[in-house]
This record gives sequence, structure tokens and C-alpha cells, in this order.
Amino acid sequence: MNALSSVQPAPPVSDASAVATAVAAVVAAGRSAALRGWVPATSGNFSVRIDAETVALTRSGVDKGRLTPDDVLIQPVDAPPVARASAETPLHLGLYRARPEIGAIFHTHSPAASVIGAGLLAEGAVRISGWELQKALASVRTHEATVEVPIFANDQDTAALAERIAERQAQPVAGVVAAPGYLLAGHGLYAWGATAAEAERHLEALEVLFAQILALKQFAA
Ligand SMILES: CSC[C@@H](O)[C@@H](O)C(=O)COP(=O)(O)O
Ligand SMILES: [Zn+2]
Repeated sequence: MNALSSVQPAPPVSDASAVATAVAAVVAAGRSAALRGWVPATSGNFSVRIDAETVALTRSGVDKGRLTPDDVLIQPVDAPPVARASAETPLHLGLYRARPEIGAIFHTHSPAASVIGAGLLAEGAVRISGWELQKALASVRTHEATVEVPIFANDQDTAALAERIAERQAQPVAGVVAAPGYLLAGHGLYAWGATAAEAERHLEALEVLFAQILALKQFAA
């Protein structure tokens, strides 16, 4: 081996305007979720893909409703979490690695998502059917479709959790539409889309659907 063969290739350099666009989308998504009360007490994390190799991702422990561009880090998709990155970075990277079509991932801690995940953990999923708003999810055309949102037990080992999620994502369920999101029991919701705008729409639709499902349970009780 000569000296040159041990030189590592330089990391990819993302286009500056693509970085700025992704960072601005992360900041906007955090602020928007905070206004809805979905990211209390510094909870939640947000990422937007910059290109095939990198994403813009929130820094750990900051108020997601008061994000500035300095709170958004550049994270390679195929590398360990960078310093100060979200504690839940492995959950973002697992999805970006497995699914190149995903362009943004938003995570919230709304009461409705946390409660439904805890209440239905034993069933392994929440099935959504009969709601007009479910048509806001990509590939859902009718209120008669059944949309499945998987539920996973919460785990502070987010790398192990990411592996369990990837295994289940690789096993589609016949007869239902897989939601662009999943629930962590007693924790919250992860939702994604091909773009930041689509992830925002999916997040809002799922959050409101969960609130409606909870309200209907109370109404019927
Ligand atoms: C403040 S409780 C919520 C955290 O434990 C975590 O679940 C979360 O969503 C935010 O973690 P972060 O490391 O700021 O991305
Ligand atoms: Zn969380």
C-alpha cells in the first residue's frame, strides 16, 4: 500500500443553496409544530434531506418552537450521529438509508399521538378508516380505505429501535395502506414525506386524525 492509497475521499460538499433551503424548512417545521402544541418542553426533532448523502437535522435539547439556523446540523446519512445531534438521530437515518424517496421526517410529542400509541400498543398498530381527512395521505383515495400506523414500544436505545422499525417496514401488510408514519408508545409520532411540504401535510393529517379518534372514543363512552 502506498501513502496515497490510504487517503480517505473528501466528504461530499452539498450545494450551499440546497443546504439553506433544507435548514429553513427544518426551522419552519419546528415552529409550526410548536404553534400546534405538538412539541412541548424541547421534545420533537425535525430533518430535511439536502441530497442523497446529507440531511439537515435539529440539534438535541433545544426548544423546537424557537429554532434558529444555528440549531440545525448537517448530518451525513451514512455516518454516526454528529456531535450535539438529536438523541433520536438513528430513527431519522434508518428511514433515509432504507428509503431514498423520503425527503423529510418530522417527529412530534402531541398528547393525542402519545396516548393512542400507549393505549393500542398491544394491538401493534392503529387502523384508521372512515375519515375524509385520511385522503390527505399520499396514495389514499377514499375514506373507505384502511390506513395502518404501526406502533412500537418505546426504547431509549434508538439504534436498536431503528433496527426493529426497519424490519417491520420491510414487511408490508396486505389489504391496508401503510401510513407515512409510525407511533412510539407513550412517546409520539414520526411522519415523513417526499418533500418538507408533504411531510408537513402528513404530520398534520395524522395528528388531527388521532385527535378525532380519541374524541370519538370519548363521545362513544
Ligand atoms: C424532552 S423529552 C423528549 C426527548 O427525550 C426526545 O424524545 C425528543 O423528542 C427530543 O430529543 P432531541 O434530542 O432534542 O431531538
Ligand atoms: Zn421524541
